[in-house]
Amino acid sequence: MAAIELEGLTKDYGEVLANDGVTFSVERGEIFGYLGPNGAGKTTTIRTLLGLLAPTAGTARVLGRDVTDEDALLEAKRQLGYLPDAPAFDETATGREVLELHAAIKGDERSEALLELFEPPLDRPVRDYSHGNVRKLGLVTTFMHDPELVILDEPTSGLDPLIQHRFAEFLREERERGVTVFFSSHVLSEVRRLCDRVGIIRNGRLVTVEPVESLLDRSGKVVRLRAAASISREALAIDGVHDLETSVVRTGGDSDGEGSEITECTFTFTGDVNALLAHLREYRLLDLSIEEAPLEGVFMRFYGGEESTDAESKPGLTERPGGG
Ligand SMILES: Nc1ncnc2c1ncn2[C@@H]1O[C@H](COP(=O)(O)OP(=O)(O)OP(=O)(O)O)[C@@H](O)[C@H]1O
Repeated sequence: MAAIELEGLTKDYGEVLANDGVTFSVERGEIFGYLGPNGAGKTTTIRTLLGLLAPTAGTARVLGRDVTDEDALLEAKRQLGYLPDAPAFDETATGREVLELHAAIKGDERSEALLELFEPPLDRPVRDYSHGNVRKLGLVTTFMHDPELVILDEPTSGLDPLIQHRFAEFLREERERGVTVFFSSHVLSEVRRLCDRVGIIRNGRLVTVEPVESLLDRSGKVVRLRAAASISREALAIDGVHDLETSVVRTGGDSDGEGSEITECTFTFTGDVNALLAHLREYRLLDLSIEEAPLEGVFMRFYGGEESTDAESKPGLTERPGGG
């Protein structure tokens, strides 16, 4: 049994179809990133999983329980930790009082270790907390009862780099213990660092679910080269070359135009690197670097271009034709 199962999940707000036939599963013990820009529909899915919104159509199951069955969902929630995008703690209570309340409701096996890790202030009223401190307190309340599954809405927003780092380490350790983590994000570096798989949502529709590794494979390499020759764009427009930028600079020489020419180019390459190297052998290279492309490139292939809402016309990570 998967930890989360969505089948055709649809939420129609009238003016906006916030989730449109969303189908995927999150397996037990994995860290699953739910990625999309503002307004894509992430929070809508999450609030449905928590039983806070009723789906217009489709089904959602959390730890095997149908989220529209209140009793069953209550049962599941004993094993669930949830960090909302804006935790609504009692503003007049201190952090310590908030934790005592949560402990009384759902248990408190782990708060001591969590307090050491995330260090939220405890003796001030929550209304005096910064955004980051509210989230630190939220992380403690999310994990304090040792849940099997955690659902986190943009968990690292507002956290300073030290706490983000601790959080990342902590999530990996949780996964080792068999905990399932589902979190939404629009921070690609975080998804890349933490997730086993990622689901990408656009305009309410899921456009892909795949391992982070395969997303990275598709994102290809960034190639930068300098060659002691004038190379035309056409000569470099081989299979797998995208976003080609070239410039030819003339060095030395006199006013008659004598001197040498150097071509500098940058492109993303999604083909066979050996074939590329064989192709480049005919030029005298002064410099060559091949680095892993940032995940942003893949993301832009989903979100760049026209504002289509038709998922069929954007079936997934289609490669652009060679030649940039
Ligand atoms: N209660 C509501 N009534 C009407 N429309 C809503 C409601 N809640 C959300 N929406 C709309 O549904 C769409 C999806 O919103 P949602 O909050 O799920 O997106 P999100 O991916 O979580 O965005 P963000 O990253 O900004 O939090 C948006 O167009 C939003 O304006």
